[in-house]
Amino acid sequence: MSSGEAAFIAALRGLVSHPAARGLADDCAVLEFGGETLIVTHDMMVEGVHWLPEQDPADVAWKLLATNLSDLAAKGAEPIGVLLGYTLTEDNARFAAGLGEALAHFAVPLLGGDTVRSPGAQTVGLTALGRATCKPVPSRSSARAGDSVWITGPVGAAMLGFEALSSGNPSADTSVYRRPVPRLAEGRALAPLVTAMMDVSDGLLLDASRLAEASGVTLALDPRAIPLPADLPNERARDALSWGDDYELLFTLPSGAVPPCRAHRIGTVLPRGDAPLLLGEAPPAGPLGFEHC
Ligand SMILES: Nc1ncnc2c1ncn2[C@@H]1O[C@H](COP(=O)(O)OP(=O)(O)O)[C@@H](O)[C@H]1O
Ligand SMILES: Cc1ncc(C[n+]2csc(CCOP(=O)(O)OP(=O)(O)O)c2C)c(N)n1
Ligand SMILES: [Mg+2]
Repeated sequence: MSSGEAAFIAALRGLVSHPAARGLADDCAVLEFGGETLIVTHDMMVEGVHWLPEQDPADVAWKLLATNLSDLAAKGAEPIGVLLGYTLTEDNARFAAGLGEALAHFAVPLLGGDTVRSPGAQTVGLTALGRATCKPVPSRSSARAGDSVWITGPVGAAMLGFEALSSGNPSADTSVYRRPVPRLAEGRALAPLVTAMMDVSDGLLLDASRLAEASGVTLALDPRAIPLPADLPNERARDALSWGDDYELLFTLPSGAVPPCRAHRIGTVLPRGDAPLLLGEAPPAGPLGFEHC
């Protein structure tokens, strides 16, 4: 098997037959169970890969919970509870304090987990359980030609926050990078209306091309319509589309439908052409987003 995230997940797809797995091509598993529809997701974070070693562990805990809740938001789900996988360090108290703050903020109960010691970089993981609030549960695979493409907010603020933290700029607002806010209310409001929905974690261009591939369509994005942070330098506009860590919701609506929450129309769904994604007139050049390789 070739190395890298995409190749490994492709190999895992050969092991998957349960419909709840959605072919490992969605943000969450969608499990019919006891008359309910459970929404289940698990995301991990690693020191040096997902956060800087000098960051406050309280912010790491917040981000771990928020990024998992963002996957629930993309399915319009209401959180039920979470399980934590934790590697011990020198400062476990700050992590616990930050987790407590985030659990209270999002009103989500901690249900259990596991704790280990490890000789390597700290790794943390979280499983989030949710309940579907509408059926069908939105997927990445139901966008149709003629739909409009929308996003709930700007991309690129986390990149600026990361760069400010890395360069030790004390006056910059780094909160979007350190403490993202999952779009739970927006996801619930949008779920009955969207034709497809996902959250944007790996970069708008990569995640939009994944939605296009899952739906068998081409997404044509208008670069001038994509919302960017007010303080983004012009020359960083292309980087903002592919850096990632944005945690906004990307969704498609039938032509003419209006979203019930703040959102920006950024493009149109076309019948599938040669490429899954157009940025302006052509497929985007350069990196589309973040991948573990
Ligand atoms: N180690 C793994 N085992 C099983 N499924 C996995 C694994 N890694 C990723 N997946 C699945 O592959 C799909 C894509 O994963 P990913 O890109 O991480 O999604 P997301 O950005 O929503 O977290 C998801 O359905 C996820 O559940
Ligand atoms: C220290 C540090 N370096 C680089 C990044 C950039 N980065 C790392 S992972 C990632 C994307 C999200 O991570 P992933 O594990 O792919 O989450 P998933 O898509 O599975 O939710 C980004 C933008 C970062 N967040 N922190
Ligand atoms: Mg993931």
